[in-house]
Parts: sequence; structure tokens; C-alpha cells
Amino acid sequence: MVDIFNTLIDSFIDNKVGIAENFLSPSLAAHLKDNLNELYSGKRLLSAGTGNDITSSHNKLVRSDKIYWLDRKHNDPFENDFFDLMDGFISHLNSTCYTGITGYEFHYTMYEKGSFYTKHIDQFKNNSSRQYSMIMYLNADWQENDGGELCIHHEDNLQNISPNNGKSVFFKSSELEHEVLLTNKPRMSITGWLKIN
Ligand SMILES: O=C(O)CCC(=O)C(=O)O
Ligand SMILES: [Fe+2]
Repeated sequence: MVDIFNTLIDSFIDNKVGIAENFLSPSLAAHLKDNLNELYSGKRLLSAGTGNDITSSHNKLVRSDKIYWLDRKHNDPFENDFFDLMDGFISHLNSTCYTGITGYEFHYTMYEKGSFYTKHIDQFKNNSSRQYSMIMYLNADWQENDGGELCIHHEDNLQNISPNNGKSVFFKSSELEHEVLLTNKPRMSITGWLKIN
């Protein structure tokens, strides 16, 4: 795993956006995707909001994805495998980069056909605990005309990243503006933030 962790961290240091293909094993990605599909069919997903607490709002013109928070309390073996992987990544990140991450939060995300998330940054205006954003994609056989790229707005250029199965993307939550382009088919992922308190 350390090699994949280093791939993510090194590409982050070089380009402000870390990318590691196969961060999730095909089997873990498939199980997490099954979980998400089951939650979706059971209508357990919630419309995602923007902002937090009092400033929270649900505006389908800004984002139209649906979410469900992962939790060790669910006692789901695959969610727990995912958290074990994240614990390993954070301990590696903290020991090699002195990042001081003390917590995290992750949700399953479903972008139904026609969904998107307009340009934004991830850190809340009234709370800077979110330090790093991390997304893991759960989409086998993603084709170019399926849309749904993560578009990063760098100072001088745009970077489009396709949401391929098992890929992880990692960037600073306070800095990079980004958006999710309209998807032409269901687009699944786990999205989260590494935090300091
Ligand atoms: O799914 C992605 O590629 C990005 C999602 C995102 O920007 C967010 O949830 O804040
Ligand atoms: Fe975001």
C-alpha cells in the first residue's frame, strides 16, 4: 500500500492534485459500489447540501448529488476495510509530511444521470477543519462521452479527471476550485475530508 500512498502524495506535491489509480482494490471498490447501490435502491440517500449548520442549504442548481455518511458503527465489513485503509493512509501522510490530521469524514455519493456540482471550494467559510479533500471513484468502464469529469480550476488551466474505478484524487480543501461536470450516466464515489480539530 505504501507505494500507492506515495504515488498519491508525490503527485499532490508536484501538481497540487494527487492522483492514484487503483487506490481501492477492484474487490473493495466493487463491494462499496454494491453498498451504495443498495442504499440508493432503498431510498436511504439524502440530497447533498452546501455549507454547514445555519448556512447549510440544498440548492439543486448548485449540486444535485445524493449522499450517505460512512460510519464504523454500521459494522459493515467493507466500510471498515475502507476506514482501515484510510487510517493507514493518514498515519503515512502524518509521519511523512507532518500534516497533523486528527480526523476524517466520508460519504458515499451518487450523481444520477444529469447531475453535476458547480464550481466551489470545499472548506467552509466559518470552519477551517477540512484540510484535504479526497475522492475515490466506483465506476467501472467509464467512457469519455459519459461526462462526469472532475474539473479542477488551476490558476492557468483546467484539468479534467475522469471518475475511473478505484482512482483516488487528493487536494487541499482551502485552495483549489473545482466542479463536477454533468454526468450522462450514474456516477458513484466516496468523497471525504481529512480534518484537524
Ligand atoms: O466527485 C468529485 O469528483 C468531486 C466532488 C466534490 O467536489 C465535493 O463533493 O465537494
Ligand atoms: Fe468539492
